[in-house]
Amino acid sequence: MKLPLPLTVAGPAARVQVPALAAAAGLVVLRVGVLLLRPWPLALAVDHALAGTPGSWAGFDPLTILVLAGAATILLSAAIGLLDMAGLRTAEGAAERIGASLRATMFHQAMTRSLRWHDRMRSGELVSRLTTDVGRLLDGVVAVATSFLPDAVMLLGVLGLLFAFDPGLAVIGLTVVPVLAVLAVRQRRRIRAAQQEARAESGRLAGATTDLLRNVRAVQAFGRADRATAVFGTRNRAVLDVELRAVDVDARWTPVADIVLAIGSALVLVVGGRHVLAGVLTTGQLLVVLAYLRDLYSPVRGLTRLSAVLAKAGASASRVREVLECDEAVVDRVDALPAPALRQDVRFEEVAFSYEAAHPVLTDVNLRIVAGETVCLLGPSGIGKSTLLHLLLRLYDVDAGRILIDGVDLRDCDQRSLRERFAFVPQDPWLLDASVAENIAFGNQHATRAGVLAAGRAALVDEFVDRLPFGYDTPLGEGGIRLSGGQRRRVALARAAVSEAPMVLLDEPTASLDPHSAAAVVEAIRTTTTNRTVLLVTHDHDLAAIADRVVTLPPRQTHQPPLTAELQPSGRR
Ligand SMILES: Nc1ncnc2c1ncn2[C@@H]1O[C@H](COP(=O)(O)OP(=O)(O)OP(=O)(O)O)[C@@H](O)[C@H]1O
Repeated sequence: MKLPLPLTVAGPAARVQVPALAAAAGLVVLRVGVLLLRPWPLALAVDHALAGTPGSWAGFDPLTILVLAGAATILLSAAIGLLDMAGLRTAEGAAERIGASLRATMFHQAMTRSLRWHDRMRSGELVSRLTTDVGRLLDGVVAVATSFLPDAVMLLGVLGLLFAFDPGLAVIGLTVVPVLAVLAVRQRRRIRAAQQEARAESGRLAGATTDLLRNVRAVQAFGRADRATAVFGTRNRAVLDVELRAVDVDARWTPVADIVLAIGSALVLVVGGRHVLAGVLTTGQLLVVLAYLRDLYSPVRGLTRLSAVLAKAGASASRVREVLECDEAVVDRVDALPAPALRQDVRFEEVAFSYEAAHPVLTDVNLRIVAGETVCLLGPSGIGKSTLLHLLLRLYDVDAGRILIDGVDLRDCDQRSLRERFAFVPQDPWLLDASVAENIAFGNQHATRAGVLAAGRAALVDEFVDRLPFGYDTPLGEGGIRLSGGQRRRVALARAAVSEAPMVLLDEPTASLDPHSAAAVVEAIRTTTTNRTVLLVTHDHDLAAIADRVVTLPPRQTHQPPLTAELQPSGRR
């Protein structure tokens, strides 16, 4: 049998929670058993205390029977309520644990997917899948645990009792069930389609919102708050429209189900009433049949509602599955070896790469950097300088050619050890919402406090850190917002300084800095890169002067020529 999609997707995370889910289902089944006893006190009161033959039940007088029936009603209702609470609490608790485990797996998956995938998937969209979609998927898991089995048991129990009690009335009451089943299947398809559309639109809203919030400074600086609000408004309205349509599809179902079920009850009332008038059935027995019928319809309605919840959860489950099953990652070979220590050289051989198939960025790139050498890459904007650094870090795999470190292809190296060979200072310093010290320590997982402070000194972080309220322990805010551009760069350089990597990759470390800050950063680079191999991307000729060799990437022609042009070496710093 094919499991519903939400269960398939939650499956691996749900495995350890199976006992808890089974316990929840058991509690709810028990509740169903008690529920089946509920009509009997009423029948007892009607048939033995109010009408017919008072005092005929176990020798009790009518008042005692009424009190006993009342007490039984209270006890049964209390037991139903308590079992309900225990079942729901167990199921919801298990679902929350499944949710936490699913989110953790999805997050790890996202952290290890290739950047090509991240280039397509907006971060807001991913957050929406991690939070809202996981939540909706869990609604489906809870509904199956607390609804499917109990409703099925209840349905079979009530059916058995009804047939034992009055087969004729049972058949009449059941005629509406197939009609309802056909309608429910049609409804399920509609709900699923509406929910898929709604979830996709919500994901787009989350993506646009994250983008706008992240760029709030640009929005305000350009006086574009109205435009940003309008962009948000368009997306927001689109979500509202599809959500309203989805609500409409869902809500329209309730009266349809109620009317079909009421027709069943009305038929039984008319036919059963005639049986009572003819003296074939007592009034109490007719009430029991009607109560059972209501109890029969409750699981029928429950199962059709479950189908709707599963349809909603299914729309979210496919979005969660897309993340969980994505295999777009830069993967290690089974026989991958630790990356060499970089004692000889790094070589790019006939390297070709493109982010998008039709737009080659690099073709036939050849470059050799000897260990201990500082090489500066110059070239027009957009020519592919940063891309070369990304390829060296193996953030992307080359499309053709190869990159070698001490003669070993990067693709034969284990990624973790490979990345330990490089200290990367990106164009945008990528600071975390953490303290200065924690941001520096990010560069080396074994960094000690003393090592962090020494790196801060080398990268001239000391020059400004004393002015921060808690020195090295000052939180920097999202993206390091509490620091100036030059200060952020120096923290990023301190990361490279604390790292023990033999090669430093610097991507425009002095871009957009004033002459004083740029000079400070150049000084910090000199100190932090001593005795290391350096590949430096810059447009800054002062910074280029510290290199042993400058390599210029020529402007791209229709067919890009190989990267071989090398300018005259400048003096060693
Ligand atoms: N993630 C990406 N997806 C698609 N195209 C990209 C991506 N990153 C860069 N590109 C494209 O690749 C080309 C090379 O970009 P890259 O950042 O390597 O240039 P660069 O030489 O470092 O430029 P700059 O000097 O302006 O920093 C550019 O044309 C850019 O549009």
